[in-house]
Amino acid sequence: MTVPLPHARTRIKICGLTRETDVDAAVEAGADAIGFVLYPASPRAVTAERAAELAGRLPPFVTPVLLFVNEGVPATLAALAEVSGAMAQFHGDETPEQCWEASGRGAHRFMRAARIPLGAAGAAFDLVKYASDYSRAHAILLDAHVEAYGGGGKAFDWSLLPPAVDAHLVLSGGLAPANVGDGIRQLRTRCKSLSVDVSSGVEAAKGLKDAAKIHAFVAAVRAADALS
Ligand SMILES: O=C(O)c1ccccc1NCC(=O)[C@H](O)[C@H](O)COP(=O)(O)O
Repeated sequence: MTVPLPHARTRIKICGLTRETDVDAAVEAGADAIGFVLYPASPRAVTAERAAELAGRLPPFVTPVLLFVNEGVPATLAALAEVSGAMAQFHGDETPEQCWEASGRGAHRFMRAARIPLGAAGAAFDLVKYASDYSRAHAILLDAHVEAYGGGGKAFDWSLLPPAVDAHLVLSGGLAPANVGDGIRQLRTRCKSLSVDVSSGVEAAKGLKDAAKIHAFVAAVRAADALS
């Protein structure tokens, strides 16, 4: 039985940052977490050393998140050791056991990305089972299944999700100021807690964030919270 925690406010992760100016803008706008993509094939990719430099700008209580795609345990642990206090996000094909080992057997909190097929095919995705399989994850990030693993700027059909999931969920995939409020209203009572994550929707170009779009996104989340 899922009992949603009291909905104080929706927490926000801004992902795929590569520049100091964008980290500062996201923090100033009120982001709760900042994502750094350590998947070399991504146009938003940074090295662990660069992520550590950028994360050094974060004030206390803003969480750095390191994003991996099938990186393997040793390289993942080495990257997490570079960035103090970082949370891991596994966005590839990592099994539950691989996620656990790569998190240092719980030394680091981690999110597991569930990549939901677009369109009607999403109905076949068993999120309740997925969340149970990855029960050691601190949260399940719901993203659209796109070619390059993630960062695709596409939304899956939120209505296809089950009425209750016993997990902290992070809604992701194609979010923007125009639709994030609807996502919060549709999903916040179906899980322990709901956070949101955005990349493309706050960009001027891949990896280059737009401060005005970041502020508009945060404002849209706060407006949705005010109505709840
Ligand atoms: O952002 C990327 O380039 C990326 C590449 C490969 C795997 C995951 C990636 N991003 C993961 C994220 O957490 C994104 O924020 C998420 O996919 C949502 O992206 P968007 O739909 O562009 O908002």
